[in-house]
Amino acid sequence: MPTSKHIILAGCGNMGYAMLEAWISRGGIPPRNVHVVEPVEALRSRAAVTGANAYGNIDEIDPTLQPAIIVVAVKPQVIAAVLEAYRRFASSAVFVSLAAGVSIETLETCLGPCAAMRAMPNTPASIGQGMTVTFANPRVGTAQAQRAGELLAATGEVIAVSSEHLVDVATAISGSGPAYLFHFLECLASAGQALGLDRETALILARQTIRGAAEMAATREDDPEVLRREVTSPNGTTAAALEVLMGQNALMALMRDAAAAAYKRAVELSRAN
Ligand SMILES: NC(=O)C1=CN([C@@H]2O[C@H](COP(=O)(O)OP(=O)(O)OC[C@H]3O[C@@H](n4cnc5c(N)ncnc54)[C@H](O)[C@@H]3O)[C@@H](O)[C@H]2O)C=CC1
Ligand SMILES: O=C(O)[C@@H]1CCC=N1
Repeated sequence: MPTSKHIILAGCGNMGYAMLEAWISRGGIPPRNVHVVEPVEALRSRAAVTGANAYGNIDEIDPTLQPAIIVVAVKPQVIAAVLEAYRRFASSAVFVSLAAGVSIETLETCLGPCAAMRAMPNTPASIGQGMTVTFANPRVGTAQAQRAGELLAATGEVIAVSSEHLVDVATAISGSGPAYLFHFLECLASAGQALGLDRETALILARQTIRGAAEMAATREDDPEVLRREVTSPNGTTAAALEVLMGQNALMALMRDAAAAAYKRAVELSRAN
């Protein structure tokens, strides 16, 4: 039997659509091989614009379709109810769940014994700059892992971890991380406004600063501390600001508390779902 090239994407909200965009625009995945299931009509139409097949319900898909990969991008709170209708694919497809805090054990409880992977992506996936962390159960075969890995690689970097709880840690760092950066952008722009810039100019300055600094951090191999020191003249302006941010480890402590709260929530979700 030829290997199926078909992919089902269950859920095409923020994260599902980010993945879909990357697969089609950067991953060389023919849209006709992607089958999106999304109950919200507006989101379904958005998905259909990419050329992918779009359905409101899994039962609308050709019953003879044998997908190789099923990417599950629905909220953790509904995943158990949603997966009920996907049990029929459990013996042949590999399931890749993006749901925060939903364990492999829960996926297997919903689907029965199956090849199951957790993947924790982030929204920069939509522009091919994502970070995805994966963990697979032993039923995922080498070829399945490779195909799923290729699919995820279309969205950016992919790292496999050897212990499942590290997916929850990754959720708190890279999964939620873009929101931390967007909030930092809001804060920096707001500080500019407080000092007299108009909002538009403050946002331009903050956005391009974050973009340039992120690009430098990504392209130079130096430790971030080296990059920070290059900006910091002795007794200068940066030193004055860093005394506020780094005094008593202020930002470090805040960031650790924030990430710990996200991790705790992932663990709570894993107990609730
Ligand atoms: N948004 C993010 O940055 C990230 C989200 N995730 C995970 O991705 C998953 C989706 O999150 P978002 O995209 O943010 O949520 P979302 O609410 O934007 O998307 C979920 C989509 O699932 C759809 N849906 C509901 N029932 C369905 C069904 N029976 N069949 C197919 N689709 C159905 C909803 O209509 C909705 O469009 C969550 O489990 C989340 O933990 C993971 C990493 C990052
Ligand atoms: O906020 C959430 O629960 C999801 C998981 C990581 C990013 N968004």
